[in-house]
Amino acid sequence: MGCMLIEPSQKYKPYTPLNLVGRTWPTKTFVKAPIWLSTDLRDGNQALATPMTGDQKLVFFRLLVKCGFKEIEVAYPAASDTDFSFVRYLVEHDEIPDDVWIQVLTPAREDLIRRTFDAVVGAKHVIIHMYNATSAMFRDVVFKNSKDQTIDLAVHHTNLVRELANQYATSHGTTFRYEYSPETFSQTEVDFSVAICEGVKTAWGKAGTGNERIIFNLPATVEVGPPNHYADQIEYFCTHISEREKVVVSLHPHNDRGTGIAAAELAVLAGADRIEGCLFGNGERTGNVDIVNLALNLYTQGIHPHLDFSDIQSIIDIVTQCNDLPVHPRHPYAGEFVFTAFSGSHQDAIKKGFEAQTQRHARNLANSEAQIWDMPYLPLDPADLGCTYEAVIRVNSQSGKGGVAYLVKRHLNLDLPRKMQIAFYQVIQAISDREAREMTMEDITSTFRSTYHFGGPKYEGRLALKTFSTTPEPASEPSDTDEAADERRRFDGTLSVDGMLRVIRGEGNGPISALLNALHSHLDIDLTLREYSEHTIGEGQTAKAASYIELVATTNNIKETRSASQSWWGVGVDSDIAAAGLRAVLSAVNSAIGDRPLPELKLSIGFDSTSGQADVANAIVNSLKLQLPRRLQSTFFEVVQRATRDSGGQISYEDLTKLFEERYGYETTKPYRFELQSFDLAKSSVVGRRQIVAQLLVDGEVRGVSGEGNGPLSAALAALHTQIQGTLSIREYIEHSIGEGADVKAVSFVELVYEVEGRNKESAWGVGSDSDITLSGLQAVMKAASSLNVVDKKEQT
Ligand SMILES: CC(=O)SCCNC(=O)CCNC(=O)[C@H](O)C(C)(C)COP(=O)(O)OP(=O)(O)OC[C@H]1O[C@@H](n2cnc3c(N)ncnc32)[C@H](O)[C@@H]1OP(=O)(O)O
Ligand SMILES: CC(C)C(=O)C(=O)O
Repeated sequence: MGCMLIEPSQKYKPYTPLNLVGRTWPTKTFVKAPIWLSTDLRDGNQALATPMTGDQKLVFFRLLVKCGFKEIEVAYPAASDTDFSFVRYLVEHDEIPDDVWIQVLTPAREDLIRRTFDAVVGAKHVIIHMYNATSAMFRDVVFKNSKDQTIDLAVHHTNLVRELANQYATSHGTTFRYEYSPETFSQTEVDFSVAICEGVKTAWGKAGTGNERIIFNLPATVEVGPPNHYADQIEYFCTHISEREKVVVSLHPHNDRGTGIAAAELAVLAGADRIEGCLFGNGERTGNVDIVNLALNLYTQGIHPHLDFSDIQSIIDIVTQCNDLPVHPRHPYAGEFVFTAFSGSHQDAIKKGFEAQTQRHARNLANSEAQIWDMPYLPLDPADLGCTYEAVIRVNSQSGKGGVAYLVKRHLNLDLPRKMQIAFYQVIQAISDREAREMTMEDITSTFRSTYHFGGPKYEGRLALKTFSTTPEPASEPSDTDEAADERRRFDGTLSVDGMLRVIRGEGNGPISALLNALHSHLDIDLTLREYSEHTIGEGQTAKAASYIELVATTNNIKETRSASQSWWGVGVDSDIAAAGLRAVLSAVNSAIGDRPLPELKLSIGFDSTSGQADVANAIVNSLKLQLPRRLQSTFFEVVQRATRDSGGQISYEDLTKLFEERYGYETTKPYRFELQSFDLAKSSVVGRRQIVAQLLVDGEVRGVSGEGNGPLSAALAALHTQIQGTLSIREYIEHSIGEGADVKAVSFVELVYEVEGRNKESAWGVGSDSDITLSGLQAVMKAASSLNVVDKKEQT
């Protein structure tokens, strides 16, 4: 364990502030992007436990070019063969675009300077970067040099750089620029830094304007002072160096105090022209200044950085692979969590912010104004960096209703009313708290679906709407005023109740109250509507209605109904607005009834007063010996319920049998719309297929038809298709035999589905019987087709 001092001043000395009179940087603002130099392949690389391979450097170099860097420090060529060869590769394989300057670093040592020039032979644009440390500690301890000797070292080697640059320019046509770094600048007496740079500038002797400017790179090799001090040092240098117009003042901040970004920004205000740094702040110790961070700071001030980070994730991927270092989840602009709010009040503000911004932008667009991004907690639009809004809100136990509602809206297109937001949030919060985990998008949508029985058969509750109609029900009391009488509505529908089809009917002021009335009278569910709202989803032909309903237990007192503490919310979506409302009612009802047993159906067949679906099926077995397929049992039961209801709740066995025979055409003599007069079946020329040639009676008219299919029934459908619009297909086909010996006959049950453009799908059953099994099947097809609203082709013309 360490021991932090009670009196750290006994060990550490503070920086010495610069007495800079009339400093100007504090009142300046950013006006343009600086020149950027990426030193990822040099300072970043030299700080890695395992420096990059040549291949990795190449991938990284290409990325930097793609991002728009025009100055890239590619290597310390004298350091290693990998670095040297990499530079050669870039030159020899024409990897360096004409508008990009490669930069190479060398110490002030003759052998290493010569090796550095060897590395860049043949390159078009090269910045030779030479450095030597200048601070008192380095002068005294590392180099054991006086100030004059330190200047000499720099000047002497600058002379060599100039000579070699001239020589290589002549021999290879390379354009050279020169960068000199008084390493440890921020710890060096600032006058001495100016003096050494003056010496270097004179020795270089070629400083001009534009691309001929000499670059003085002033590093905070180790960040030991606050950013304002660095800014003072830079402003001092900028105002004291001679021929300022011939000098590019460059920054090279490190981040030891965690203020590298601030230091760079203040130093730019203090007059610097250029910044050296690395993507995501890689580099020695705590890293070089992060160029992505700096560039995007500028961008969010409305200044284009001239670097492109539009696909930030792919940049992160490449950089992390090459550096073998992660990007911290909280890293500005790039971390996994930086566009994410988990906490409720942040999410609420973001949700409201998005809504307000959408409206504001619509107004801006109409007025040809800029659509300024102005969002709570999000300084940058994630979309600009190629990020989606998926991660903007993530939900855990710290989240609130706003965040959950935002996600429901984004992913299910449902704009929940405020009170329903609260209700659903409590469901999510409870799960997240209990399970101590983040709720994924999948968790939230599936919890929503199961809570509200929303989203298809998988989530269906105990009660589900199958079919319905609402019809006007005139008020019973005739009105003696001139005003039109209030029109009441009748709901007539089929629900699936615990898996069985139940036919219910009710009346009310509108479809919703009529359904509530039906639920009360048939299923003993006594609920009252407390709140209703709706909105549309989408536009045009595909638009749908979303309805939200809050139900409470019915009381005799309206006040109590309004203030009831327990309520159930429901949601329904449908292209038909009435259906959306009815679905929403059932969604809420499903929550309200929970597991409570529902009253049995009061339907009397013969003398059995509470007959159900199985009793009806048994009755048909007994009377006609027919084993109905399961789905036909349920469809027929629906038919029976309607008939029974219309005859006061009772039906005799005899009537029940008749109802079946007529409904499905079983052994009746009644004429049908489609009848088979005669047919011939033959093998088709295609192996395994059958062909039918038949005389059909369609609406009493004889038509000769033919068709081909995999079997007799599909061939018959093909033949029918020659006469009708749309398509018929078989959903279910089942057969069994009745009787024994010579009396045996086949019974066929066929369910057909009919689809025609502009109409909802329809389906119907038909039952056929004959001693010939093929004919029995064909009859069943004709009877089912006759029960559908099939459109004759002739109707078209
Ligand atoms: C702040 C920075 O990031 S500076 C860049 C740092 N990057 C690197 O060092 C990576 C590449 N470096 C290397 O590969 C090696 O250090 C080399 C090839 C440059 C030199 O290696 P070596 O010859 O073995 O020397 P070594 O690494 O020990 O360097 C120290 C020597 O260089 C001298 N030296 C250090 N910096 C400089 C400089 N900028 N100019 C001249 N001499 C220097 C030291 O005084 C010391 O000299 P001495 O041997 O007479 O005491
Ligand atoms: C070589 C110099 C510029 C350097 O890397 C530093 O001082 O950090």
